[in-house]
Amino acid sequence: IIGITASKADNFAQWYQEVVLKAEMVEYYTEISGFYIMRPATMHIWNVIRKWFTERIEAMGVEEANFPMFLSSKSLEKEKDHVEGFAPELAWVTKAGDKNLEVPVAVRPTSEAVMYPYYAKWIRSHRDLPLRLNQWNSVVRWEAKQTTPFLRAREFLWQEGHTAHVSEDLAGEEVLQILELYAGVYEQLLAVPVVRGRKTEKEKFAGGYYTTTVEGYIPSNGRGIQGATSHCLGQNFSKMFDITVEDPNEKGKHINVWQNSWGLSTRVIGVMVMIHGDDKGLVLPPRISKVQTILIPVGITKSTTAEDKAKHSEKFDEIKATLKKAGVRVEDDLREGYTPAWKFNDWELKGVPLRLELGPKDVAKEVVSYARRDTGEKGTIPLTEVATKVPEILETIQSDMYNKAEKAFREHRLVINKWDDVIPALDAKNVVIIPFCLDDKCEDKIKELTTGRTDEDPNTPEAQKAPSMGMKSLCIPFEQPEGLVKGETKCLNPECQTLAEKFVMFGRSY
Ligand SMILES: O=C1CCCN[C@@H]1CCCn1cnc2cc(F)c(F)cc2c1=O
Ligand SMILES: [Mg+2]
Repeated sequence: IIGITASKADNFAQWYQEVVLKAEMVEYYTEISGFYIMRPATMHIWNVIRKWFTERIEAMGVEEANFPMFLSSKSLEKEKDHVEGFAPELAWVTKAGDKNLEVPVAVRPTSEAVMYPYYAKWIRSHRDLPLRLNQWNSVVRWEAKQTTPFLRAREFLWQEGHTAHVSEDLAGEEVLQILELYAGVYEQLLAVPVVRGRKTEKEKFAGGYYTTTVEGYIPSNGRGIQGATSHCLGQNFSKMFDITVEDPNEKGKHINVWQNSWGLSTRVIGVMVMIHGDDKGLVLPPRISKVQTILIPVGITKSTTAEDKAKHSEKFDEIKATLKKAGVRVEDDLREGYTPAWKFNDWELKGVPLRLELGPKDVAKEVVSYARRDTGEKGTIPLTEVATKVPEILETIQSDMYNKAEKAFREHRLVINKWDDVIPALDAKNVVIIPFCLDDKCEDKIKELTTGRTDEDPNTPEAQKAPSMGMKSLCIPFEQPEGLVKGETKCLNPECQTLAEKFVMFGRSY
């Protein structure tokens, strides 16, 4: 069996690539770098997320739309001040057939500029509000940085919600509702804990008013990762695109609508793989796993009597039927010519949460043997209890996986009140929560002050020592630790004389 050769602890990047490839989640699109083929195992997870999220936003009154994937430079022009920073990522179509296009068109990296001219057309009166549209599509951003499956790709699947409201309060309420759904995708489906918070001015979406975010943590390297973002755009875009309604309280007066935009992408799958996977491969949370339970016959040899074989296959089929009826996504592996051990490895590589083994001995004892993928725990289940015990074990696996990841994040989220403790904390794979003044320049300085060498191994030749990246602000956690005294506590940056405004979570990050 060609299992995973890289060890997660020793070579995380290599391990990750091997796992997503060998678990048949992605294939590299070798024709053009930075693009990946997403295979059924991935699309099943994405579709579970899509169903879960769609049910909930539909209940909020969000409707689905589908806009063209190309942007005219004219409409891009309208948002030029914040797009210029993104210009290097824009992909352009300049030709059709052998003819040059009069006006080149850009492939959407996000759809504000595609959608908002039509929001301006459709939104006339406050009775047209709230307008709430979401689209599931893919976007293209020609990333300059190193790409990697799910986490940073030049094309990725996401949903992008775009809403318009008559007031800041109504917009603000929805921003947080959506953020809580994003947290739910991570915590309820992917068994991944996230910290909810607001981005600093430096890290927010430049075209927006404020950005709220769910932030993840990768124990293997102690880095933070942005999970999904829900922005209040304020009136910035409605001023750029002239989206106004008559003021319901003042005849003849017009007000620019208040907008939000929110997105969650297939990055969530990469985060799940990185957190839960191990050296045998994927470890999938049962709620999103295509196969929740794999049923494998064992112990059938040439000397097994015909009678035992018959009894065995009767019980085998019974278990499968019982589980299907109980709503468990169960498959059997009857492949000829492969040993049970080979099959165990294969399904472990693919991350199937629960394995059931049935042999003639089990049949005689009227039990089925099980093995949990997350903990390796083994045991037996009386055949009469399969319909209740298996779903129970699957739910236990789901919550144990979440609790394990939550503990790891909680224990590596350190409130730090002494600057000298920061770098050692980062080197010990923590993210830090520090009193911070919230000033952009100070944030730049903090990144600089924390970029340096980490003496992983004194024997590494000087030239090869990886300079550890500096820490970035991840978010201003909604849940603020105690101990910041307004007007007294100072910003932790030793070169900053300003008072601290908030505790802010910083870390090395993706
Ligand atoms: O992040 C979201 C959620 C879904 C809707 N959009 C917002 C803001 C997207 C921010 N963003 C992010 N990346 C971009 C890349 C580009 F090449 C470009 F031209 C523009 C952007 C850009 O505006
Ligand atoms: Mg980007």
